Amino acid sequence: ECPLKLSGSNVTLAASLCSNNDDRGKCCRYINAFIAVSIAQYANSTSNLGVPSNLSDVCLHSISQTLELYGVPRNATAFCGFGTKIPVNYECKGRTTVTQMLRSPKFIDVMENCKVPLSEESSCKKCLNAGIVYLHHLLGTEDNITLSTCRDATFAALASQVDDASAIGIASCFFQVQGLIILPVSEPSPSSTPKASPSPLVASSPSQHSLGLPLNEKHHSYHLTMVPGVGIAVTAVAVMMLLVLIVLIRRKSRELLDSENIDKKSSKSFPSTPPMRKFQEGAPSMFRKFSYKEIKKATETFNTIIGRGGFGTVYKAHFSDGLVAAVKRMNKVSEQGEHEFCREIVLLARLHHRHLVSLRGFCSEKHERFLIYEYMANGSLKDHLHSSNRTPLTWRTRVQIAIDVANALVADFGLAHASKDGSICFEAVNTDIRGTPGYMDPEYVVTQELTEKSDVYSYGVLLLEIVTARRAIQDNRNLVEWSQKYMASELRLPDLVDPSIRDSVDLDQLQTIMSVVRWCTQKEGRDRPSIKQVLRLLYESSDPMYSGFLAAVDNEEYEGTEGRGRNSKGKMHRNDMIFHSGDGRYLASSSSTSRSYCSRSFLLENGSPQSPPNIPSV
Ligand SMILES: Nc1ncnc2c1ncn2[C@@H]1O[C@H](COP(=O)(O)OP(=O)(O)OP(=O)(O)O)[C@@H](O)[C@H]1O
Repeated sequence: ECPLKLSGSNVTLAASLCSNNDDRGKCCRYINAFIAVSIAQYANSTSNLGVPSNLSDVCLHSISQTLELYGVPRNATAFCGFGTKIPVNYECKGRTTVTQMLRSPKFIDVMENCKVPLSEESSCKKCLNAGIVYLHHLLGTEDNITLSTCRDATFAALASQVDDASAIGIASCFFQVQGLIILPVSEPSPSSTPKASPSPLVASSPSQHSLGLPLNEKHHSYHLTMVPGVGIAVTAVAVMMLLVLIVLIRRKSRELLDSENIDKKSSKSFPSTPPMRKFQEGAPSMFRKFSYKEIKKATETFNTIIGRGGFGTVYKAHFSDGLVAAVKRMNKVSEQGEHEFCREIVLLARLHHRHLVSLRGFCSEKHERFLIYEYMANGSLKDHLHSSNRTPLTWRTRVQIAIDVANALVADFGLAHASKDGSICFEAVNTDIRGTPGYMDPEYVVTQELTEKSDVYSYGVLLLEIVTARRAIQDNRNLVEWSQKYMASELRLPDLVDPSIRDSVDLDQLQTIMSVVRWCTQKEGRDRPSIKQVLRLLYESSDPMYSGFLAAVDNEEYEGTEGRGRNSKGKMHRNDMIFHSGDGRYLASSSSTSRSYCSRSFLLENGSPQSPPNIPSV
């Protein structure tokens, strides 16, 4: 039986955050905080920093079940690193008890500075400041898993010494989360909606909520107090959902019908194309075949050039139906067979993401090939990186773009298909598609197979471009090779950064990003991370918890710092920071996707939802 209790935890709040991709970091912090508070309570009575190892699995299982019961999606426990990053045993550098933590050097400073109330930003910062100094002293440059476990152990030791309300106050500061608990409600109101209804954990006596109890036992009292009105409400909701489902099914059937019609038309001109039935997933009416005549007219007989790329000239086009698009006229048509062109379209047309420019259609007539893309008035990422007449992108924006692009890659399951056992797997694409030089996976050259790890390689190159503002191939040199000498030494990393923003770069994030670059551009695909692993590292480096700690040390004069770790600008020298290890192999493995490299653009659009202004610390 698991002795940890989640009594009073506002799991419903966490559940709503966890269902939103943009709130993943916050979701994990809430889950981490709930568990840390329960461990602090357990430490209060046993002095142990977490459950014994023989109960570890039992607790992880019970907690995941409970979280799931209250609406936390199952994948949240995976992306939060439940069990690794969020353990139920906080053994920190051999310290397994509260007493050992309390006795460690400088812990006294943490206790002094973390007295509640910590609701004021400055007092919380002081507490975090003391925490980072303590951890820095204790760990030196340990990997981030050790850092996070020891941070949690610090919290548990601290919170085990105070009452429950104070423990919540410290947790809010430590994990940067608000509203961790909900007040007990004596009688659940039948009129509440299912989401807003009081958590069973709260509605019944907290003491009944040992996670080791069978779930049905736990909710017994709750069920008894439910009035029949809830049954009526549930039936009404079920009927409404059924109606919505019918409408959705009808809409989907119409979409499929439309898409098949388009396929039929397309297959007339492309007899040997691969199956195109799934072309329009997500946006069927947006993708179509254009005629040469239409394109000629829309581009004023090819007089509206907006740029030139590796694959051809790009024109701005105004179509008679009001569509404004960027038309890419492909060079060297003869080198790419019709079949390959169609393959590429199949791949590209299936990519739909708010951070990827979408393909609106294609044309293959008169020995010419065109791809018609959504027009982005603010130009492409490359335009922003390489045009001297634009304001350089700030470091914060660059990190955000890196996260957005990684998110787009994770979200796209273009070539994923369900295998016989029902799990998702990814097929390698054996194809003659040529990628943009500089981005191509070196393994592809040998194997002629594009895999999800080829995407990861290209992503690594893109990250390098974002950091350096250099092109993938510049001065006849491949960017990955060019960067090697800088990546060999941590001290030289800042020399890689675009000179126009070098002074404002966040060294900790730079360190993380370059670790990601190194990992993504490994020669062999199997040595590279998945995009999800990349995303986690990037999220971690933008996690306010980590950066909160660093900022606290950065901005505050703290007596215990012994004058260490500051450079002339008052920032910590990166060698004195607690860095990520750069090797995220311990992170849960996941899959990404395989796809063509041609003609993909990551574009920027001011005011679009892609860069939420409230993303912290990036
Ligand atoms: N969808 C678009 N909307 C607006 N402008 C675009 C669009 N696509 C391309 N452009 C413009 O055309 C230029 C060339 O684009 P293109 O994608 O062909 O080459 P590129 O970005 O240099 O990449 P590559 O190395 O793949 O050739 C871009 O720099 C940009 O200014």
